[in-house]
Amino acid sequence: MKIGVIADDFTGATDIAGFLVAGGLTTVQMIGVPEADAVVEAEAVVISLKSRSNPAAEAVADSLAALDWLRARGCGQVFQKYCSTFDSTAQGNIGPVADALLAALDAPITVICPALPVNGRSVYLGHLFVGQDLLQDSGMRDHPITPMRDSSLIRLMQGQAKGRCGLVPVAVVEQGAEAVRARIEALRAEGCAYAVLDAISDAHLDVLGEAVRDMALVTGGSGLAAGIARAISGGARAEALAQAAAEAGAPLQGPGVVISGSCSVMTNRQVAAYRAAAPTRDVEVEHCLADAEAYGAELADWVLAQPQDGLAPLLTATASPERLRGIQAAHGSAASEAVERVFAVVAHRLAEAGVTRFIVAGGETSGSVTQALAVTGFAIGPQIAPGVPWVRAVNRPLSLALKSGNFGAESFFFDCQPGVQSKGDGA
Ligand SMILES: Nc1ncnc2c1ncn2[C@@H]1O[C@H](COP(=O)(O)OP(=O)(O)O)[C@@H](O)[C@H]1O
Ligand SMILES: O=C(O)[C@@H](O)C(=O)COP(=O)(O)O
Repeated sequence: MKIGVIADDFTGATDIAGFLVAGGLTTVQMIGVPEADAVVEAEAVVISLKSRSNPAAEAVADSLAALDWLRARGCGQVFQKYCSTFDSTAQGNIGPVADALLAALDAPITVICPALPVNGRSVYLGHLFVGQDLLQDSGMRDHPITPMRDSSLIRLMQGQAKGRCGLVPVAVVEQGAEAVRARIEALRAEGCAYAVLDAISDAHLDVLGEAVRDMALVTGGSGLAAGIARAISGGARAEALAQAAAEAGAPLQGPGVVISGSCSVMTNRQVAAYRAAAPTRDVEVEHCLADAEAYGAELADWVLAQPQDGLAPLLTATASPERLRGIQAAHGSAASEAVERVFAVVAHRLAEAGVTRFIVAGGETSGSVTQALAVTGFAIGPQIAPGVPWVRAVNRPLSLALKSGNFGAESFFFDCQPGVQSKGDGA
């Protein structure tokens, strides 16, 4: 195995798995740390954890268990995958996990690179941008669980991790892989354990991928993974792998459902566009808090009662920032947990009733749904949008599209169902 990825949520894991395939590496995604005797044949293995919002000690323990599994298989490089918007709670666990992985691997330094230019995430002089906005001015400042109010990766990392953090600025990246390696080595000599990598284009990611392909530990988003995969594969088999993915992971036929638990700016737009065309039911937080089991059963029955021949029905808890603020003032974090519990009940019941396609918006939401479906791993399929491939469960006939909150175009839920007519189309 060339690369072993430890991903802190499920959409993040499918995101990086899709980019590794696109970069030319055979890739398998596993749900949780696999059994010790699990046999997995691939150049890259992605272990999906649900640790992003967990206390640091738990995230560290889960990540070290994943590391043990990967190392037992002779994994060449370990990749700590976190969000391209560096999602972390106030007590942030990205730093503690990186500290623990560095120590366990006995590595002197690693890199911090959340850049994903194809989806508008760029790092310039150590500051993370989302589109034209600094992270702290983007929709991420209102995230229900991990609001991001600082854009300086150096400050964020030094706030969370034990090690000092330096910068490889874009001017060095522009000089090529050798200059990047020299700068990282200089930072190590100065006593830094972390080097933030600037990147504002795919060309920068190719330079960085070449520069860090032999490091024991790297950390970041799927952009860096794509750069490393291209550096390793030389891009030679990318087309053949894309073809294989299209065959192995293409969505199954059968009834589908859309489950939206993300409150991101883009998901709000996607839900607004889709609800105008497809059967839609709003998920009420008060009912989630009152009785998740009974309410989940009611919502599942509603989905099953919708026509099967049009656009898949939508269940949505997606809220605007203003509504979310009101809900959180009234119920705190219990609200988000209750919504996740209800979606887990819904997903379990729908799969038992024969639903085969689950289109899910939101990382935590995708984690709850996937765990409720008792999936052990995924074959990676074709990309619906950058960072969102179809994936097919290896142990059950189920197809999933796990969409990160901010990914996909406004038409994303339609893009998952090409050729299906909406209720107003006279179908
Ligand atoms: N109306 C709501 N009120 C409170 N919490 C909500 C509501 N809708 C969704 N949530 C919660 O917000 C969180 C969204 O996180 P996530 O699913 O990771 O989305 P994203 O990918 O946008 O980060 C989930 O825990 C979800 O249960
Ligand atoms: O890197 C990214 O942006 C995504 O892969 C990701 O981590 C998704 O997280 P959510 O936005 O919470 O779905």
